[in-house]
Amino acid sequence: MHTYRESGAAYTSFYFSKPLKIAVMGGTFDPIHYGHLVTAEAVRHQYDIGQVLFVPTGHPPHKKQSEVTHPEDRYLMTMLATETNPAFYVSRIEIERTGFTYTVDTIEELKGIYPANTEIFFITGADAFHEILTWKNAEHLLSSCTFVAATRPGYHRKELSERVEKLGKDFGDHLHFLEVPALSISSSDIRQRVREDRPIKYLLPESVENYIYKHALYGRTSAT
Ligand SMILES: Nc1ncnc2c1ncn2[C@@H]1O[C@H](COP(=O)(O)OP(=O)(O)OP(=O)(O)O)[C@@H](O)[C@H]1O
Ligand SMILES: O=C(O)c1ccc[n+]([C@@H]2O[C@H](COP(=O)([O-])O)[C@@H](O)[C@H]2O)c1
Repeated sequence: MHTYRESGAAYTSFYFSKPLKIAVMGGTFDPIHYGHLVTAEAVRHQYDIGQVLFVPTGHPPHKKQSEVTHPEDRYLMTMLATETNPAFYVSRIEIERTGFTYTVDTIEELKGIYPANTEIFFITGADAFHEILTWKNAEHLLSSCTFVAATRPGYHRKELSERVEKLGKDFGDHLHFLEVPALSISSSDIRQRVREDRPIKYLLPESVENYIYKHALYGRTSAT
């Protein structure tokens, strides 16, 4: 299903007169919610991005695999959530990789798939951006693509913009700060709500909500 929206490999056979800009929205997406979608759309619009590639994590080094929902479920929920936006695509690049999955490897792999003149943006929310220097080969990663640090409720806007400015001095001007619509939504809160039989409606697309209950992902088969 939806194979037409999987990754960007098809682009290798086309000639682009104008350089392509793609944005990578990496995440555990357990589950994907409107905070992710609103952020990705804000970045797409702000930087005139042709394609936003959602990349569900495979086996991220910072999370216990037993505590994360199966990658195929997270992938399918991401497909469902993005299907109404023609600029949104989903990639299996990380869930098919064996071993730990690191962003630096994902960016390198994507550079091999897309035309050489493609500009790659990587989207992070404030929490992820604050941790970025702990990521594998962070210095190389920060110079190998354009980073967008998006605001997120619970994280100081000023602190984030100052951090972007400071890292920008060290790693060049391809780091951006972007204010996005503030949605106080998190995957962990959604999981907790399902466990406690509280509503998740309007926090995420209905198709994803239905998938969660149908597959009893967080312990329940229906909302009461
Ligand atoms: N509401 C939000 N607004 C802006 N960015 C967000 C929001 N939720 C998540 N993000 C960003 O999306 C990316 C993927 O996030 P992730 O899949 O871990 O979701 P999460 O809601 O943070 O999950 P959890 O609550 O389990 O930690 C990260 O860069 C994160 O900062
Ligand atoms: O490459 C790394 O070392 C690394 C360490 C932590 C997080 N990341 C990436 O950051 C993105 C957001 O992660 P998370 O845990 O907030 O869903 C996701 O694409 C992860 O693969 C990457």
